Amino acid sequence: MIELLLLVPEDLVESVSDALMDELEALSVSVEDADADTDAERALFGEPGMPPPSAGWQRSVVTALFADEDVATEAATLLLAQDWAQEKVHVQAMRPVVEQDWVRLTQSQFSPVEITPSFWIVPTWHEPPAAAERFIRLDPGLAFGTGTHPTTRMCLRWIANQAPTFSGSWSRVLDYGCGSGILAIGAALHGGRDIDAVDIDEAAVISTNANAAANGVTLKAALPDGASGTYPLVLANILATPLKLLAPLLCGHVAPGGHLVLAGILERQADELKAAYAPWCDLEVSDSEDGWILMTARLKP
Ligand SMILES: C[S@@+](CC[C@H](N)C(=O)[O-])C[C@H]1O[C@@H](n2cnc3c(N)ncnc32)[C@H](O)[C@@H]1O
Repeated sequence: MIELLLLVPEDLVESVSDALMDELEALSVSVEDADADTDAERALFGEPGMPPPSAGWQRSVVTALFADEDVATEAATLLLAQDWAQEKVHVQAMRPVVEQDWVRLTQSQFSPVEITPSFWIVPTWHEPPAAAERFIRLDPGLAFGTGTHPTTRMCLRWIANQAPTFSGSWSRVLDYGCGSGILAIGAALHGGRDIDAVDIDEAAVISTNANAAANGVTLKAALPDGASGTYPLVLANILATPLKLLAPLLCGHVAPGGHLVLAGILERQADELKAAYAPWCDLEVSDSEDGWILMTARLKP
């Protein structure tokens, strides 16, 4: 493909763009400030509540993409022959577009995520790191929970660190607000059994089932009424406000002596959460990362 770069004054940007797209066979057109990163650069946004100081840049670079050089040359010739464009629109460059593997480029932005030195989240296009004794295969997708958020990482770290002592008792696990199912899968990889993963979002339920299958993990994904009875381990990474509302429900699902693990809480929200859960348990801050905290409690046996 060939890109044609034109230098265009503010009042002609729309006409030039329209002509390129509608009549001159451009495949796409983009507009950038020709004076970007110079003293002449002009901001196009106004103060809050105020209109922008101008609708466009003083001079723009209009870049049009063409299938081949012949079409691009003809487009430039025809455009510059228009009386309204003559002397005002100038060709800045015409050059081939370097072929890029966009899928590979996007994928390269997502690397394996370390939870502990031996527990990792690994996209399908990466080999697991040599030190990974356990890993979750997960690609960025529609549902929240690819391991890139501190709240998810803290929950998984808690699971990995507590598993050597407690996973023998994780005979049932509830992941409430499962998103991609990442916490449920993490619990399964650390010895959790009979796992229910629930979410209000149907897409999360579908995603959890797919991710569990891809990781060779058995679990039951469902809408919230799929949670039933009590569990020695209840995980919920939602947000402070729903977590406060859900306090009676979540605590009702924790078995005597069981663990409650809550995330999605900011440091300044610790006291509100403690108060909301006080009728059932004593929540403590057990981890923090980037202003987010993990709060956990063990219910009385
Ligand atoms: C922050 S994401 C967490 C996803 C995943 N568990 C993780 O740790 O990365 C929160 C999830 O909770 C779900 N959610 C929000 N409110 C909920 C509620 N009241 N009941 C069940 N799920 C809820 C959302 O749809 C979303 O998938």
